[in-house]
Formats: sequence, structure tokens, C-alpha cells
Amino acid sequence: MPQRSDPILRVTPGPSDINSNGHIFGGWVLSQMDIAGGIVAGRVSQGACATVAIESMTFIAPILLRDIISVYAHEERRGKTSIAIRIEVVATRARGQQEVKVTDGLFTFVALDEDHRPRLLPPAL
Ligand SMILES: CCCCCCCCCCCCCCCC(=O)SCCNC(=O)CCNC(=O)[C@H](O)C(C)(C)COP(=O)(O)OP(=O)(O)OC[C@H]1O[C@@H](n2cnc3c(N)ncnc32)[C@H](O)[C@@H]1OP(=O)(O)O
Repeated sequence: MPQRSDPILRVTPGPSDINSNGHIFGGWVLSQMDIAGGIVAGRVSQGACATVAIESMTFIAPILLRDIISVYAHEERRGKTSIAIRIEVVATRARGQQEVKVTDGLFTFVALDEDHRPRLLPPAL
């Protein structure tokens, strides 16, 4: 990922998001990544988008209860109707003293028209 800008989301998991290992469910973090990627894809496409594929996803380190999660996302590739968004999640813990990269993924979104069919992306700014 290039120089990190501001996170798209900052969020804390709750007690109901814990799995039997005592870590945070992968599905919880995937959904935060999907929301953040969707926000970036919506900005780029200037409208509605749907996730069509998760091209890659790596769980690098566990997320712990009381971590603060920052979700960073940026456009990595653009097609006619689709945008691939690189999404990185960083956990802040130990009262803000420690930052750990916990996941990395490449999600592809498709811009949708009113009929929920692929829509051409607007020209890049
Ligand atoms: C100013 C306004 C601001 C707005 C600010 C909004 C903010 C908003 C925030 C909230 C944001 C929430 C974000 C929710 C995100 C979900 O949770 S969406 C829910 C889960 N996803 C779905 O239900 C989608 C289900 N799938 C579909 O409906 C259809 O597959 C789709 C998406 C309409 C695509 O239809 P299709 O017939 O497969 O289309 P097709 O023409 O074959 O392919 C279209 C493009 O997708 C690519 N593609 C297709 N399959 C793949 C694949 N497996 N891998 C990679 N690329 C693929 C194609 O290569 C093509 O790319 P281009 O060459 O055109 O660039």
C-alpha cells in the first residue's frame, strides 16, 4: 500500500464478535473491509456499487477485543465498469502504543445502474 492516508473507517469490535479462540471473527473484519471498499468504490464510481469478487484476502494476525481497527482503502485498478480496491486493516492496541497490520485484501466492485446491471465508470479525475 502506498503512503497511508486517513482511514475510511475506525471501529471497535464488541464482545459478540469473539470466536472460540478468543479472537475476533474473520467474518466481522471482512464485513468492515467490504463497507470501507464500498465507500471508496461509491466515490470513484459516483453511485451504487456491488462487490463482485474478493480476489485475495490474507489474515495476517488476530484482532483482539479492545483493539481499535482502522480500515484503509484505495483504488488499485480500474476497468470499464469495475474497480479493484486494496484494503488494509491495522489494529491499534496497548493504549495506542502498538499498531499491528492484521489483514490485507483486494476486493473488486462493479458500478451498478438503476437496473442493477454494470454501469460504465465516469472518467478518472
Ligand atoms: C456521489 C455518490 C457517492 C456514493 C457513496 C456510496 C457509499 C456506499 C457505501 C456502502 C457501500 C456498500 C457496498 C456493499 C457491497 C455489497 O455488499 S454488495 C452485495 C454482494 N454482491 C452482490 O450481491 C453482487 C451480485 N452480483 C451481481 O449482481 C452481478 O455479478 C454484477 C455485479 C451486476 C455483475 O454482473 P456480470 O453479468 O457478472 O457483469 P460482467 O459484465 O460480466 O462484469 C462486469 C465487470 O465485473 C468484472 N468481474 C466480473 N466477475 C469478476 C470476478 N470474479 N473477479 C473480478 N472481476 C470480475 C468484469 O471483469 C467486468 O469488469 P470491467 O471489464 O467492466 O471493468
